[in-house]
Amino acid sequence: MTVEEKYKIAKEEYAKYGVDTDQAIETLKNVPVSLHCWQGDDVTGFDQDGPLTGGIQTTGNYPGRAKTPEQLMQDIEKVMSLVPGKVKLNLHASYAIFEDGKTVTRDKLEPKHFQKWVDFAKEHKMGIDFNPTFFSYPVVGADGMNLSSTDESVRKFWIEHGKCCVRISNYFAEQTGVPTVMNIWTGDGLKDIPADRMGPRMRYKDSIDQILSEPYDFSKVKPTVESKVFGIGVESYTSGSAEFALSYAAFNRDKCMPLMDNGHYHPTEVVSDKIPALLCFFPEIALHITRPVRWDSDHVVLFDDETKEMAKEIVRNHAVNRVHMALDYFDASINRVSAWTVGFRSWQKAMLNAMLLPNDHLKELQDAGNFTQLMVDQEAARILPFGFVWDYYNEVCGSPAEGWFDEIRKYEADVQSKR
Ligand SMILES: C[C@H](O)[C@H](O)[C@@H](O)C(=O)CO
Ligand SMILES: [Mn+2]
Repeated sequence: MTVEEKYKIAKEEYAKYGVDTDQAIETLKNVPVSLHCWQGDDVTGFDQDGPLTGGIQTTGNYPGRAKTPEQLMQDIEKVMSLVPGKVKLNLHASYAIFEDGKTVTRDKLEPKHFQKWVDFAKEHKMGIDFNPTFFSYPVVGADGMNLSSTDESVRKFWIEHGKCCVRISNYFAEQTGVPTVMNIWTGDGLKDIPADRMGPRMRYKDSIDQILSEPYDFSKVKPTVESKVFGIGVESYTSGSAEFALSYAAFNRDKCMPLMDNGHYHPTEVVSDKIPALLCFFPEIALHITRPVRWDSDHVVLFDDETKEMAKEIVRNHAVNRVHMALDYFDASINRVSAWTVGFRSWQKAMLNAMLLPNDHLKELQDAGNFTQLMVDQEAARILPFGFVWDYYNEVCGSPAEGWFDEIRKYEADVQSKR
């Protein structure tokens, strides 16, 4: 049977539940998902040679890491050729490209240092999201912090960095014609029991206030504040805790929004439950989509239960245009292009799966208190012929339904292994 013939069967099956598969495909192929540049080079960036700091760590030593902007762009292009859906590029400030060795410090970054990325994005007709890089850099206070530091010269440096990033985000939005989400995350925190929990948070709050005092149009530049419960080396305390980040966003709704990274919470907390809670209050929210495993917040996204559940909350609450979706994981123990591809495809699967569920029918059962049938129908929906629609969706998007891993093997042999 051809992909089309299988799709026809699936379409009829889904129609019995009132689900329009054509409509789902048409919607999903236009939903932008941010592809994070940092999976390709283990979050190294191009503006410093030091170790990865800020409480995050990449483990593994798989050969073929991208070492130059050209290699990173080549790898991103490879991923884009293997995934369905609409890609948006997600850059960290540490990926600035300095021409002719003319380097500048992070507090002096300008749009011109990202011109090659803008050209790359325009060539591929995609928008750009951006992140100031408040980690992996030698400007740190004696307290180990940056935006929360007691050292005013350190804090000033990083506030200036944040302001540069607002200007650069503005340039991205202007150049691409697509709004830029600019995410603020710092790894500031403490390894052991704090003597002062509020001081660093007050300084962090003031730092964000100062960064966001840089002029921008909130419909074009969308700052977000990302929380984190702990990091490696900052196990006891983080300045940007969940309550801090959420409160900041809630009290500054006219100029920023919250960003939830589903790897940044206690292991029994689920972001799928937090999405609808925040949608009750915020016009727009942002996500970092990842897969937490014990202490690590950054395993490759899979088509697993919580990933499906998060997508369901976005789709069944009609919030596809209110939730900015970005991937955030990094694995150096396997082929990096494959890691990128698997994660992107997994989120596409989760979104397609959510769009193919009889959401209105299931909601009606819940509202009517018909929990017995709700369980029965939810279980029936799990085994609808999703794979046939997924294959057809890939065909519609011009991406391979199968055989894409052979492409990666070839790319590894021809390109990555020669680096
Ligand atoms: C590169 C980081 O993962 C990213 O900026 C941040 O979002 C994070 O999740 C840190 O754990
Ligand atoms: Mn994140």
